[in-house]
Amino acid sequence: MSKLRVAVIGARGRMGSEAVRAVEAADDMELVAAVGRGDSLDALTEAKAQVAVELTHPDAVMGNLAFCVERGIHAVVGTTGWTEERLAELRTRLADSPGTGVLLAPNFGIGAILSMHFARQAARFFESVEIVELHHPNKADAPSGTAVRTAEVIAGARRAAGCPPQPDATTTALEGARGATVDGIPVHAVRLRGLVAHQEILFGEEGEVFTIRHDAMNRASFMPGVLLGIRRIGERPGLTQGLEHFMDLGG
Ligand SMILES: NC(=O)C1=CN([C@@H]2O[C@H](COP(=O)(O)OP(=O)(O)OC[C@H]3O[C@@H](n4cnc5c(N)ncnc54)[C@H](OP(=O)(O)O)[C@@H]3O)[C@@H](O)[C@H]2O)C=CC1
Ligand SMILES: O=C(O)C1=N[C@H](C(=O)O)C[C@H](O)C1
Repeated sequence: MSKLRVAVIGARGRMGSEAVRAVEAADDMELVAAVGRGDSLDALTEAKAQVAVELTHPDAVMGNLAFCVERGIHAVVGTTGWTEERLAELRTRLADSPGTGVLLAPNFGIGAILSMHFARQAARFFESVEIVELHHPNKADAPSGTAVRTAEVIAGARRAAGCPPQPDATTTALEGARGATVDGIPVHAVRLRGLVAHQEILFGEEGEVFTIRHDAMNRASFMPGVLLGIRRIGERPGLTQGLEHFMDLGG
């Protein structure tokens, strides 16, 4: 069987360099291009890349995806910092290139995806919920893409179950003291030297607190998810949000 021809964009970064190693080590893939800031994306077309892995910066990702989608190169995207406006632009671009698939995965970590899955299940049983995400201080965006997605998942489950807004009697607060609000859920972002990527989802009810915590101790932990996305994205044209669509999580 022929190998999948894979390119990595952002290849010299923390995640990109890890992705280069993972693709090189995969028996069913060939790394045909590895580009960084200042390099021409034409390397992807010249090398006939079938799938591009995008791991750059919120300001760069849309331009890189526009290039790939226009040329029918599927993309597996780890870059975060997405807004509704950017998503709408990406959907428009994909509509002009039917057959091309883009996976936006705010987190490639299997445990992180399971955290969100379990949080969806827990959401309706607790009166209160808050999210604390903790990352290295070189991270460009806050809150993390994972925290935003987690808040959306929890808020959706609470709406579907008819849960009322959560209690919060705060009337006086220093700006930022209650974090950012994502879909009604408070999200707090910590940036601390020594950390990689961590998240706690705190559920509270009278007399009990239930915490779901995920810790990524290194970036190699994201690579099984990156490789899964590369293997599967060609089967799924259009926009896919979340690696869970390629995993059988059951109920
Ligand atoms: N989905 C997931 O599981 C994960 C997602 N991420 C996300 O991945 C992204 C990258 O994170 P990380 O690797 O830590 O960041 P880094 O800053 O280490 O890497 C980003 C790389 O992209 C390069 N770059 C910037 N602009 C361009 C461009 N226009 N074209 C090509 N390369 C470019 C940077 O170059 P230069 O250094 O010159 O600026 C840098 O080498 C972030 O958005 C982060 O949130 C991170 C971890 C896991
Ligand atoms: O920048 C990072 O490091 C990470 N970014 C992703 C995010 O914003 O959720 C995934 C993971 O948390 C690591």
